[in-house]
Amino acid sequence: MKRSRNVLTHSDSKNYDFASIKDESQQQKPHENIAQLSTLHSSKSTNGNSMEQEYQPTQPQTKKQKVWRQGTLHFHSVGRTVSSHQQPSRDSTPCSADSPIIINDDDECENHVTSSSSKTVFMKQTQLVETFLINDKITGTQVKHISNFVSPRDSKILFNKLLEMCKFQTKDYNFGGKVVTSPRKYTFLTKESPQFYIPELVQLKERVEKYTGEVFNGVLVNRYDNGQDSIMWHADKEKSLNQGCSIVSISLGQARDFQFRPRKDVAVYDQIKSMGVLTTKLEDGAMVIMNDKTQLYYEHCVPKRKNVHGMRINLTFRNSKYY
Ligand SMILES: O=C(O)CCC(=O)C(=O)O
Ligand SMILES: [Fe+2]
Repeated sequence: MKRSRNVLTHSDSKNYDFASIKDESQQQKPHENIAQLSTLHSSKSTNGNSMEQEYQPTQPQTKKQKVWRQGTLHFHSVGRTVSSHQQPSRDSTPCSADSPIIINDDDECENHVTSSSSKTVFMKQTQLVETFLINDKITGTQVKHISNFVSPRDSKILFNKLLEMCKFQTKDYNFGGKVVTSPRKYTFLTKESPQFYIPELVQLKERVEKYTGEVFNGVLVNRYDNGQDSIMWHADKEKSLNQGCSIVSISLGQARDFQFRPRKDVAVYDQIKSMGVLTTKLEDGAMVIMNDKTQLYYEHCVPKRKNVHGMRINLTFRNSKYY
């Protein structure tokens, strides 16, 4: 089987470390700004509801940003591309080094138009690169990663709006007879929640829906204040979720490791266990699409990390029977 660094199939070796690939987003360092802001927020209020230290995006919509976006293409040039003006294929084949996926997302064009006369000059295509994290033919599991789905500027704006407007809480649950408090804060937004209609969130949901061709009626917002916050190994297999739907994750702020491993309780475990633990890094603006099979055969987590200090907000778009 043909293998590339960005492709992981069930037969790939253990502890595949996606983060070891050159990370050009470090050059831009949007995370540092958010991380600093996040530290301020987290030390100031328990629910992060503060306007005083709101981050003001300073990055202009200049050529520089465009160059940086193009830089991500280089970073992912070992991936697979989807050609211009196409929705990504719903039945994508395994990616390979000679066929990277590049998606031109025209949605953002208008955001970068500075005046009507310069429209054609500034009209640009935002190129998104889609990479398989898991493409498992045995179970039909597909997990795709798209970097920079949300621009650094839009990420900061939404990050601040969510911090300001959401009421984050922890949850106590029973773990082996002991009451344990969730090591992160979260809120679940449905169409009954005013925050569901934050304009930037509505726009993001629409973009996610357009990209995936699916609809989502709820969004779980997880807030990880620093590297001590985490989510343990789990699969999102709630009965309330509509079957056949993907779960789409969007990362804002501090980059965090994200891990997958095959579930031990499935009949095909012996056939997929060689994957071991897959570790990838979810950067600011990244999207991960987990198809429906993912939750049936794999589990995932965000592990604690000692040297991580900034705040991350993660959105998972879901489709529930009850909303
Ligand atoms: O924070 C993340 O990236 C994952 C969140 C998650 O797995 C969940 O909310 O079920
Ligand atoms: Fe999850």
